Amino acid sequence: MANNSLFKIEKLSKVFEDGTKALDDVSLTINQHEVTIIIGPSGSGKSTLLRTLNLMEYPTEGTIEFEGKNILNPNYDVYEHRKHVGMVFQNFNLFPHLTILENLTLAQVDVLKRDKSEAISKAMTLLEKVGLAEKINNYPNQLSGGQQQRVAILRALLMDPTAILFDEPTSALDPEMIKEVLLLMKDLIQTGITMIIVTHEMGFARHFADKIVVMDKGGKIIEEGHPSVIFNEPKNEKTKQFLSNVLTSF
Ligand SMILES: Nc1ncnc2c1ncn2[C@@H]1O[C@H](COP(=O)(O)OP(=O)(O)OP(=O)(O)O)[C@@H](O)[C@H]1O
Repeated sequence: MANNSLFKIEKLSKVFEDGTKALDDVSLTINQHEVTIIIGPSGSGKSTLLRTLNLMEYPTEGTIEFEGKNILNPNYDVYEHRKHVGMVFQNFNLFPHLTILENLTLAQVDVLKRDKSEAISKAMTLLEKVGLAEKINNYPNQLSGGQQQRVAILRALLMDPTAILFDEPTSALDPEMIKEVLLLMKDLIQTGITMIIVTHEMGFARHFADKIVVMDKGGKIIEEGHPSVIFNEPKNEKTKQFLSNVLTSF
């Protein structure tokens, strides 16, 4: 495809009010229908970069285009943008006072203006697929972390987004829960939705990424490329060090 870029990020920097530089001159193209996985040591700016893509953070310098539009323009509709770019958080962020079904229908009805019956039917179809249909009247704290995260992923998916951002979606989970969430994410890949994922799950990154982006301290991208290159023949010394640390840490 000639031009299949979804996000075009150029020369992005972010300095927080306390002077911390979280992003330093980051340029990156994120292609449609691809899985882009951002890896790197703690504090290297991975979450900050992800959060700029749905405008939860604003960079101090640089440009971000989404579908060719400048999303940093003060007139750009952030609310509309977030309909197209969903987010899955480390701590699930389900509404604790709403049932699972209500969590899955609220935004469909309020934001997308779907009929309630259609919203319920779409939610039920997905819940059945992931084996959680019997939980519809439960509250989030009555589900395991892995179940909550799967519901959170379905909630993002039910908005029919163009892209979903995942911010360390398995980091808060016990090991046996991680697999069920990764399996659902693997299923999503088959749908062709654009996914941008910050994760420490190197096995998942190696197998399912179309592109790996490696960040390092100071908020710089030090290397990017196909996992076969990044994992087998990384060029940057710091990428080598990072991978040897994480791959031999257990
Ligand atoms: N709101 C904030 N105010 C000040 N500094 C911040 C803020 N948010 C993040 N930082 C700092 O910015 C840097 C990048 O943080 P970020 O969370 O993006 O890194 P990360 O690579 O996602 O880390 P981790 O893997 O530990 O989640 C860190 O030094 C962090 O302490």
